[in-house]
Amino acid sequence: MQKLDSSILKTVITPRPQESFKGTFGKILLVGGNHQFGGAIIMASTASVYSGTGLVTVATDPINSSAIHSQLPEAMVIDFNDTKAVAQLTEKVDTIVIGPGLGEEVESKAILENVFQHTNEHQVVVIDGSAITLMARDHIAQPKGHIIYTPHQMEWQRLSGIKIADQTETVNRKVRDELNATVILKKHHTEIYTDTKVYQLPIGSAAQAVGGMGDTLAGMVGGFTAQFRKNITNAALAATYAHSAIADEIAEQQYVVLPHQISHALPGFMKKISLMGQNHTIGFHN
Ligand SMILES: NC(=O)C1=CN([C@@H]2O[C@H](COP(=O)(O)OP(=O)(O)OC[C@H]3O[C@@H](n4cnc5c(N)ncnc54)[C@H](O)[C@@H]3O)[C@@H](O)[C@H]2O)[C@@H](O)CC1
Ligand SMILES: Nc1ncnc2c1ncn2[C@@H]1O[C@H](COP(=O)(O)OP(=O)(O)O)[C@@H](O)[C@H]1O
Ligand SMILES: [Mg+2]
Repeated sequence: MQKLDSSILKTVITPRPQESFKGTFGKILLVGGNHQFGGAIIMASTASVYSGTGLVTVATDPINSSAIHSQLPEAMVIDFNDTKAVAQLTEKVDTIVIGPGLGEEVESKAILENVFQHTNEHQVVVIDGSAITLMARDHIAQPKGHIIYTPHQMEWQRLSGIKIADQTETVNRKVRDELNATVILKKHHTEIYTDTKVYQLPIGSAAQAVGGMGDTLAGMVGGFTAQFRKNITNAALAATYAHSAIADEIAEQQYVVLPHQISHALPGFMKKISLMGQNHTIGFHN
């Protein structure tokens, strides 16, 4: 297992081309947020908008619409039960993030199946939270696309069948190979299983043990893969590194880090990194 280091950031986060418009920076659809877990999809969408995704749409329970509009006017909103609208949009975007706060109800499963039926091999599909649990529980087949799973250890146990105590590099890798997907196995010192390598995240802390922290990571992985499409694996690695690097900076002054604070710090952090790649002298540790 290789340690992931900060050099991944400047490999991925480079200055934006001036000859560009919002379409240059990707389109994303985030699916989740039932009547109970609206906060999860708000946190994921916030991470995606603040990552710099060109166009962000949220498919969610309509009960969350006004909260999303008031918190995040940059995002568009559709009803996740509108099968046709969700199917049409799924086909059009670069990246789909599904699962934060989706829930495990009958309607959650129908929404998941509708989305999975309409993805294609050119898209990135980030599968998180309830979507992983539903796939495992109901034996739902993996959709088409470049698949990135973002399970915590219990979600990985459900999906892979490997008990948490037995989740070693060798067995995790074997299941990753069967899935042919990227797996971001979240824990203290998260592990990332790609098609060729296994990385360990050497940063991050218990200040991040707060509900919504993973929803935020899913939104960032979505935002980075929609925007930095040259190398999808590197984009996912950079998102994972940036998530904890920002958290570590905040944790120097705070006992706990709130997930939305990571999102709000993202534009400033990304600016700093993009200047670094141009040999400017700035202070950044790690
Ligand atoms: N504000 C919100 O709306 C929030 C919504 N959430 C959503 O709630 C749904 C359920 O997700 P949960 O993860 O809460 O529940 P889960 O039931 O999927 O997982 C929690 C269980 O896993 C166990 N576990 C073992 N190792 C773990 C690890 N390393 N990290 C986390 N749990 C571990 C816990 O002890 C617990 O029994 C998801 O859709 C999620 O996105 C959560 O993100 C919390 C915040
Ligand atoms: N003790 C810890 N040290 C480092 N990172 C942690 C710690 N606890 C949680 N995290 C990080 O917080 C996130 C938690 O994800 P998840 O359990 O899916 O949260 P949620 O579903 O509530 O959003 C992961 O990125 C995980 O690595
Ligand atoms: Mg989660």
